[in-house]
Amino acid sequence: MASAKDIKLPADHLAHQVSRSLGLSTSPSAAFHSPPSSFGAPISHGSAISATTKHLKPFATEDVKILLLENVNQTGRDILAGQGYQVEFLKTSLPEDELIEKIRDVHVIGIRSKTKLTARVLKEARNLIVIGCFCIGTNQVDLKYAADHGIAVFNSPFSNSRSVAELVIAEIVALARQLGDRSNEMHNGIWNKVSNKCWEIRGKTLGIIGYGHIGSQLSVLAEAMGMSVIYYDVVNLMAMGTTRQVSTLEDLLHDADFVTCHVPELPETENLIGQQQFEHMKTGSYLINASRGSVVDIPALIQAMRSGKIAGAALDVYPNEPAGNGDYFQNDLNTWCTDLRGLKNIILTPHIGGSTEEAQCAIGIEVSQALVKYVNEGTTLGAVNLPEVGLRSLTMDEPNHARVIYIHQNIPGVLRKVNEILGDHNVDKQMTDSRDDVAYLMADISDVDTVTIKELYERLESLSCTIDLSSLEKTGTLTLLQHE
Ligand SMILES: NC(=O)C1=CN([C@@H]2O[C@H](COP(=O)(O)OP(=O)(O)OC[C@H]3O[C@@H](n4cnc5c(N)ncnc54)[C@H](O)[C@@H]3O)[C@@H](O)[C@H]2O)C=CC1
Ligand SMILES: O=C(O)C(=O)COP(=O)(O)O
Repeated sequence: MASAKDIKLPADHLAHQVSRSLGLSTSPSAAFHSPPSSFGAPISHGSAISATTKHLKPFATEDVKILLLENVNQTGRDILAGQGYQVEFLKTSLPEDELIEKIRDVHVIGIRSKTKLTARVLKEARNLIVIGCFCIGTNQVDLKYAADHGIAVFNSPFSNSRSVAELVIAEIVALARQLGDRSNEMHNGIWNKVSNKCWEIRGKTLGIIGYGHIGSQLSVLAEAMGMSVIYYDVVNLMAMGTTRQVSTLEDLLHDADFVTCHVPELPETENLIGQQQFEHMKTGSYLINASRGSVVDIPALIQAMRSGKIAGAALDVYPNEPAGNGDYFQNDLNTWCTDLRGLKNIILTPHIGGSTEEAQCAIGIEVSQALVKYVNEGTTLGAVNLPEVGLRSLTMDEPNHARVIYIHQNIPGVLRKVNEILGDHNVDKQMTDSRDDVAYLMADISDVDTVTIKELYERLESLSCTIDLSSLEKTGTLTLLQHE
């Protein structure tokens, strides 16, 4: 589990420990007066009990180290700092080598869409127990590697959906009226009053690819403005209003005046819109992409716009994006940048679909609260890569309780072995669930003292389904949480 080698455990307290002793890591707390030295490199974090909330809080929360990248909103920073965690905040993402240096030390990392947490990076993250994606997309994280190593991942599934939908509405109108070009001309002192190929959007057909949170929200707004809406999705979904699902992408491309992409980054969505798809689109139609840069083949788009097939486009996302504000968007980033910038009626925005005060505020709160619940209580509700397990918080009315969290390979026989050990104690409540190869067990045990806890820990740690710390292979992860 997450070993915080340099964390000091207060000598005379019941500590909640995060221990990576089983080779993996995860979650917060194990209760011991002091960590036996044989526990590999356990980290303690924990504080006793919050008298105000009456909920258990790990003490020494100040031992928990959090790295927040990419300008995570103040609301999130405040919630995490309010817990007493050590929070380091950076406005930008980091180059991979710097990221690896920093991630070695932290128990929690908060990122947005830019930071790539690949297996290579996560392999170095020996103390990491949880990742917070302060955004919707989680494609930037190797979710499977994280799950296999007991690292939970949380995101904010819909806090910025409305912001993206509103931006797309603005872009539909702006493209139909060539607003970008007219505005640029005026900035250059040129008066160019034209109506040629400028349109109302009323009565036009909007084709939405990916009818999830954003796509469906967008359809409501578009219908309210008099558009007729069709959508294509790989699953059958309930149509909002009078929208209509079409059975193939080609059907959508044939019929739509405006095509907009709202799919996740997946192998199947890479270059979902390329040369062939542009050929299926109506002459004079428009393309919008505010999903991920991999979804549209940009050289093919440039070609389609130069040929007049596509009358305008709006792009918010790109295969390679600069690390921070002020960085250049030019050919050393993507070879076609100059060509793209030279086109007429193309709106280029710097990945701002979800960048509104409302969305960032809500995301900051939602994700940091999930992180706190996970770090302090082991609750995985809302996790995108682990089974969702949660028991109500332990309270001060339940002294001498311990919470056991055990993340293990989903193989036959593990539960029997774990319950043989737990069965010697009074198990108040227990919940377990699995997701693919990984299973997550949470149990609250009453009437335990610190000696029992230590013994429990050792017995669970020695189970064969747990993995040797040094091997860092697939593992079981154990956490115990207790209050006085
Ligand atoms: N530009 C920005 O700032 C933002 C971009 N995004 C991006 O937008 C994406 C979509 O967001 P949500 O609507 O919240 O996701 P969602 O998960 O609610 O919906 C995605 C939909 O796409 C469908 N889908 C998946 N593969 C498909 C395929 N091959 N063809 C057609 N449909 C397919 C899914 O079935 C689902 O209904 C996110 O994954 C993220 O990458 C999200 C927020 C902000
Ligand atoms: O929420 C998402 O998936 C987004 O693409 C927004 O990303 P951002 O938080 O602006 O880096």
